[in-house]
Amino acid sequence: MLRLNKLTKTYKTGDQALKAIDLEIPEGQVMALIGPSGAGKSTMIRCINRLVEPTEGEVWLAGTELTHLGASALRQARREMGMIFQEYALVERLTVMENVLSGRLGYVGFWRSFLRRYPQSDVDEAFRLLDRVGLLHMADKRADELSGGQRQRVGIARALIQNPKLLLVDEPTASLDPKTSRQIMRLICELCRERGLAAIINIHDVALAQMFVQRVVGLRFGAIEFDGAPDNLTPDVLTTIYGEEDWEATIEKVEGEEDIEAAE
Ligand SMILES: Nc1ncnc2c1ncn2[C@@H]1O[C@H](COP(=O)(O)OP(=O)(O)OP(=O)(O)O)[C@@H](O)[C@H]1O
Repeated sequence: MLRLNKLTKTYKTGDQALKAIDLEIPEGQVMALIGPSGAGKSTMIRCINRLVEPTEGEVWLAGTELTHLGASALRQARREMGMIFQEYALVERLTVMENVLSGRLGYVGFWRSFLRRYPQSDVDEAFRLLDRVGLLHMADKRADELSGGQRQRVGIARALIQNPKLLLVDEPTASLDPKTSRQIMRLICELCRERGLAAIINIHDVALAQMFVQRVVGLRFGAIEFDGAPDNLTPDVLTTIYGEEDWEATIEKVEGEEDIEAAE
């Protein structure tokens, strides 16, 4: 579904953010990307949809190689990739509904969306998605009236209305409290399962990643240090990814969180 071949990014400053990354993600797989600050996680996510231009290497998405596409072909390819950001990136003065519908921009064209003339089928789908993410009753609220968790739900609905094959998720829980973080991660993972979507989730919270995903990839200095099931993230492995730390505490936290989940 997604394949990275020797994906490399060297910034103008000389920072080697990605060093010839090889990675394959099959259809429907949800993968968490972990690693210390500066490891290259955001760069990887942004090189996949070319918000950052890779220096070398290839990005294959469902049979199309993306790094050499011209502007119009790239716009079309980007429809296949839903993006969910940490900072929600909503248009503050627009309503929840309008923000969700803006996810159709790649399909309906700028003027039609500017004039807010979306096809009825898009409006129907937006209502369905708002219902699914638990925000139907807030469709007419302005984005700037929402809480962090609600804003993230709008971001999720907006990414899904694009009908993507792949979700690129950059630190979805970084500004949320622990309980809301769990709810948002659970929602993203459930929706991926329901829709057979693949996802890459850049996430700082290792315990949260372990709770919800099937596969974890650990980056360090722009290279893959670990690629496997969450259960195999032992303290030794975490030390190779992050350096020396007391990882027992992190792993215990996962067990503790599961107890909380069960009690909820
Ligand atoms: N626009 C840029 N110009 C120059 N160097 C950059 C730029 N963006 C990132 N870098 C460098 O590339 C490396 C990887 O950064 P990146 O933001 O991808 O890491 P990250 O793992 O996402 O970190 P964090 O978890 O802190 O967001 C770092 O050394 C960083 O300083």
